[in-house]
Amino acid sequence: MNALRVTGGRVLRPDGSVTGSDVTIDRDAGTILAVGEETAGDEATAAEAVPDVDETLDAEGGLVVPGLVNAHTHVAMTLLRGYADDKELDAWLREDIWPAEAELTADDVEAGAALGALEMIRSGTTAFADMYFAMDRVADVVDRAGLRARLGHGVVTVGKDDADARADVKESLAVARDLEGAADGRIRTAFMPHSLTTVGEAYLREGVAEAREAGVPVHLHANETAEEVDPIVDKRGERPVTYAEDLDALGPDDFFAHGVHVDDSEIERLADAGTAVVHCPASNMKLASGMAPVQRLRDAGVTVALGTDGAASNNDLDVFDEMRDAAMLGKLAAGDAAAVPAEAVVEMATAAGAEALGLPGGRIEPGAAADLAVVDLDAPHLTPVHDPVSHLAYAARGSDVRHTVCDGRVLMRDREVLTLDAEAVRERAADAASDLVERVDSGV
Ligand SMILES: CSC[C@H]1O[C@@H](n2cnc3c(O)ncnc32)[C@H](O)[C@@H]1O
Ligand SMILES: [Zn+2]
Repeated sequence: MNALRVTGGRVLRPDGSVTGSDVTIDRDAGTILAVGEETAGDEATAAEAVPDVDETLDAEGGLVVPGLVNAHTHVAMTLLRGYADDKELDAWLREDIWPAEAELTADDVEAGAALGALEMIRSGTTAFADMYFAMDRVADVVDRAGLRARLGHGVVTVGKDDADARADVKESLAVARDLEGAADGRIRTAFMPHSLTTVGEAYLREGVAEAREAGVPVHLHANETAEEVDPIVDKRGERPVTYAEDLDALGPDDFFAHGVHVDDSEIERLADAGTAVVHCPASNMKLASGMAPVQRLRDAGVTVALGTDGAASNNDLDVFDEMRDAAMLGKLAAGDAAAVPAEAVVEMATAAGAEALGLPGGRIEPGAAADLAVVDLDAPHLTPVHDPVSHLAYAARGSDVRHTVCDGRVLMRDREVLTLDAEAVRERAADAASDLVERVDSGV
């Protein structure tokens, strides 16, 4: 057996408790063999389960946590970080982002995705969901970087003639079929219409029906702004979640980004259907979209995960920031300081994220996927440690991550990313971004 042991750290367990235990990993299987003396098999002790350890990771003074899950992003948008700020969603997309994206090449997407992957590994994220273009290139990056992902080509049909709109739907379904199970099974896919207002009804119906046949979930932006909800209500006499249900897009494997403007009946429908919501607090604040009712969603039994959204509306891919923002905004939205507490946001960023995406991970226990991060707890801003879970939610930053492991493979050791050449990735992305802006500007 090829074993890796994470030694000397404290471990965040699925019940929220913290124990001082080594974590032993079967690198071939990509799973956790033992946490302390607890094993998945019949062996009496971890020593019996793992006779020899081939590699160790020093977690002394650190907290071993499940790899974080960024459940909604557009990872290649790192190229547009800081390109257009301080606008609301519709104007931001139409005036700045979509014109820039029209000039994006597949090489650009690959460069931006590699930069995003680097940023995520450095901040302890091991799995993400991505909706964008040139997804074969994003998949190559996921494979090289060693991450896990649920990927989909984003469909927009507004402004397109029927042939182009149909081709876009077909592209999303083809990508979902072709990339399913890639990167040794670490890549799963979804049909990803952009939203209920940017994709026409006939295309949504056909695409969802084919997604069901192919057995892939549906992921879309939903109920993000009031301006997006109102036309659906005016035109159809029903709210977006009911429309999604009517389209057969409200299933137990489906997951919606945002869910800001949902009323009580929609919350109930989401809970009944088992459809997850990915809360993106930083993006919702920056675009002034509104405050999602996270406490009410969770109280109703909806699985709520966390996402950064793209780096152009955040402006980073650090899920630690998202935990803090979700807790703070959740309290403000509920008018209750006890709402969305620390343990809730940690669960949203880990187990709930993995559940929403239908990916392994999110728990440190024998038999679970070996996706984890070691967070240093000895920095000044993390001293003293009254409660490690409080620190994860409120005080830690992505830069506090010392090691990142996904599928039993060490992606970052002692803050050095092993699967990507950090400087080459950064330089290529910076060059791609400046060339892109030149092309956009010269076209105006
Ligand atoms: C069709 S690929 C995905 C598409 O979504 C755009 N996008 C980025 N952030 C948001 C957001 O918060 N709401 C809606 N759409 C968003 C992205 O720029 C791509 O065009
Ligand atoms: Zn988005």
